[in-house]
Amino acid sequence: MKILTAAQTREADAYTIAHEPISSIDLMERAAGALVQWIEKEYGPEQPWYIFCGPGNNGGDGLAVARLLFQRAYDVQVVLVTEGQNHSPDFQQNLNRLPTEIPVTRTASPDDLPSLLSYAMVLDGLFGSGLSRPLVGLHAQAVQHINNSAATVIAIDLPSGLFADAPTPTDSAVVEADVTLSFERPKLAFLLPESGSFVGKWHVLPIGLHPDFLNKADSPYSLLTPERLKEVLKPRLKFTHKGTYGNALLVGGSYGKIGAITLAAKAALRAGVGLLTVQTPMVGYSILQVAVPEAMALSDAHEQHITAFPEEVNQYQCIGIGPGLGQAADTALALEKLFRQALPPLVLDADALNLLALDRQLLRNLPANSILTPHPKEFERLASPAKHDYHRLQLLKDFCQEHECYVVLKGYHTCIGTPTGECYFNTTGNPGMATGGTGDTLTGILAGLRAQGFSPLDTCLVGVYLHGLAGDLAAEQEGEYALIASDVTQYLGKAFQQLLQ
Ligand SMILES: NC(=O)C1=CN([C@@H]2O[C@H](COP(=O)(O)OP(=O)(O)OC[C@H]3O[C@@H](n4cnc5c(N)ncnc54)[C@H](O)[C@@H]3O)[C@@H](O)[C@H]2O)[C@@H](O)CC1
Ligand SMILES: [K+]
Repeated sequence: MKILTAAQTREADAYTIAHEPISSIDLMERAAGALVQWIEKEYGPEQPWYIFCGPGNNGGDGLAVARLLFQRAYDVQVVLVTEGQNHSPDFQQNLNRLPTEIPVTRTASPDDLPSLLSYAMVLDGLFGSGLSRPLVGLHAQAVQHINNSAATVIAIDLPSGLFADAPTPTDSAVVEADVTLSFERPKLAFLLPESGSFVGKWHVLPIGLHPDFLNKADSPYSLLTPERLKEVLKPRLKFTHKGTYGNALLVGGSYGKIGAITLAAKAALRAGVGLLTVQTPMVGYSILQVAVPEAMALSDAHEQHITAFPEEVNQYQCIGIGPGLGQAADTALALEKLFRQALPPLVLDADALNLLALDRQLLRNLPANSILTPHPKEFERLASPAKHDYHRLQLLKDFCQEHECYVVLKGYHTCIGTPTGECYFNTTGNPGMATGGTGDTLTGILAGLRAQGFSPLDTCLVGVYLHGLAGDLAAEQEGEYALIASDVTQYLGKAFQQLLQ
């Protein structure tokens, strides 16, 4: 699902109005209808609803919702914060249509703002995708008033004051929403940590924008949906054997960090790889044989860290390197030697990335189509420090293009960058997964899938989605606090089943 900019959303609205028998005011009515349908499903008419409206079409949506909720016997009041501003035509029409029984507060100063009880509901229709500058003055005071209350806040389209697809200036007041109901597509701002925290839980409400425009819209950003993955992940076929599903090699672990490579190994197996070999330093050999009997173990000559890769690397369909690897000088040399050979596909994580960051020549020799799985700090060591989230996205696109690689930038909405400059945002996963070891399981899953012959892009899309989904299924049982990386691996089977259904 493509993510559109605010400008593209406006074009989509205009295109729909031009190509369908629907007027702008009727499209607004459709949007309001979708909002009311969602509200009716979630909230009964018991609480008082305060509907804050700004001067544009976001406010127009708010007014239309006020009328529709009133018709359904909800207790609604409208708070207009439009002093001295021109109303958009559709706003004005909805203001004219507002039943006279609905109380309307026209805010001229902060003193006019109604007090909001803790059980009140606030619908934020101050500003939407038409926001063009920071919110200050009375608008900012209205936003602070909402934020200072304990009321439940539902934002229409996006929280007022938040820029949809550019950094929000720090001097702009922004509504802190509990829920955001976005039309047709989520905004890029929802998916990035600095802005996403204002959005609360977000839902996308389809309002029938023209599919031709949506399909043709040019955007580097997409949301990862299960529909796309169902085309890629197929049931296993009859008459296949372990040779059909690839042979993966995992290399990593060091004294005190054999657990990391063990977690990766278990996850690779649960991702369905046919055969798995794991190379650890000597200290890991017995541990691995006991902990993961399904894997074949290789021992490095060194007791505590990796100093060489196996000779015959081309017998493997993928090599995953990094979990628990450490950054010893001879490990770096081994990596450098490895990169001088023709290699099967690579998945690089953790200290393999840190070693790349320390040696720019090594990074320049990175084999094309490698998959890298950094968290933001590791990524910044590889690329350069980011000034803000949007800058980091640009760095991600540039890095993937320059090094012809796939980068899985880990986070709440993990973002997969491709050599052709696309970015795919994941929607599965939860804060319970923010603990040590879950990255190692992801490396194992990716190496396991890549060895089975999935393309690097499909490996990233399927692997990242399944990893998060397994975490979500695990959290349903264990809760987020108690969730550990092994739980993710344990629920991987259920995640596969859900995706294959
Ligand atoms: N037909 C359509 O175009 C549809 C639009 N929809 C709604 O319309 C919204 C977009 O409407 P608009 O484009 O009218 O934009 P907004 O309602 O977001 O606001 C635009 C107005 O606010 C003013 N403004 C912008 N930034 C300001 C600031 N910082 N301080 C004070 N005033 C500021 C502008 O001058 C303009 O008057 C969407 O977010 C959505 O809620 C929906 O009804 C779906 C259909
Ligand atoms: K809003």
